[in-house]
Amino acid sequence: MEGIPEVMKMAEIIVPVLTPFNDGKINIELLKEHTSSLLKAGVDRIFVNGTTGMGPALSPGEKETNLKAVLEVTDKVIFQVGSLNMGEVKSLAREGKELGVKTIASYAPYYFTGLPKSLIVRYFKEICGEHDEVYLYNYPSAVGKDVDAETVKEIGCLKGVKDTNDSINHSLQYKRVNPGMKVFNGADTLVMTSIATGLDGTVSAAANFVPEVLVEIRRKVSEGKVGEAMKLQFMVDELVSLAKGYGYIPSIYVLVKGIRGYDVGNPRPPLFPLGDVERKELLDKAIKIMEKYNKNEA
Ligand SMILES: O=C(O)C(=O)C[C@@H](O)[C@H](O)COP(=O)(O)O
Repeated sequence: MEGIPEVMKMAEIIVPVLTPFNDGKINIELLKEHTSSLLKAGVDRIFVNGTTGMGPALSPGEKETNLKAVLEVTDKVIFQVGSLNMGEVKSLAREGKELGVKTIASYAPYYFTGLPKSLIVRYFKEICGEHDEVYLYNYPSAVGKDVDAETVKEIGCLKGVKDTNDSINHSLQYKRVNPGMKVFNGADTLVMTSIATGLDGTVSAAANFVPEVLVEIRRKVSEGKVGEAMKLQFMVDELVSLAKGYGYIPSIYVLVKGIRGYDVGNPRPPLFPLGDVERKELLDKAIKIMEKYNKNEA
């Protein structure tokens, strides 16, 4: 196995890219501009139609629209295809293959509780039948079920997992039980820890608004400058905690415009955009947090 610094240097920063809407319709140009900006900032791959991208609220056509827009900018894409319609899931998986997408992903069937493990196993095996590189997007608190390391072993065909989990140990179990599998953690608060523990990287919504900071965390960790990496992580933690107070996904649109300086449209109801007063309040507080850390006052 490569030396620890090498493993950390290779850790990927993957962004679950937001979906820019104007008047309820996807603004393709804004999505392309945002994608391009994040790649320039050092993000390694774009996770399309994730949670932050409002994936569960998108039609199959809109999921395709997002994919095609991002493919105009880069092929470094993970195409999330999950939905509660197996036919649509398989059709999107085939579409991804036809468009040359290297990796697709899916969350488990959500909302329906009490599903036997055999049904979850079958769901992912059916997707694997349509594409040769399928990742699990494991998000127990949103999906209502945990597709754990042993279940992934039983599924047998998954090549990676994005585990949105506050427990880094939960993510590490995928590595223990399924050697060779790519494992990423999806919690914004575990960017540094994910890289430092030898996971394959992070999938962080915060990469939409502070991509350079996440790239810097990776650099500091790989150079052994843990204290400096920790400070940057704490700044991200405070920004994320602040944003969650206003509604995380709608706040991300405001933070991208306020911090990165370009428009990314709005979220689509029922994720209602922030009002003018909230937008100003959020941005004022976010700038103060960043200034505090940049002046080393933290
Ligand atoms: O948006 C996506 O697809 C992600 O990976 C990140 C996502 O798992 C989400 O930001 C996690 O938020 P919480 O930790 O559940 O607040």
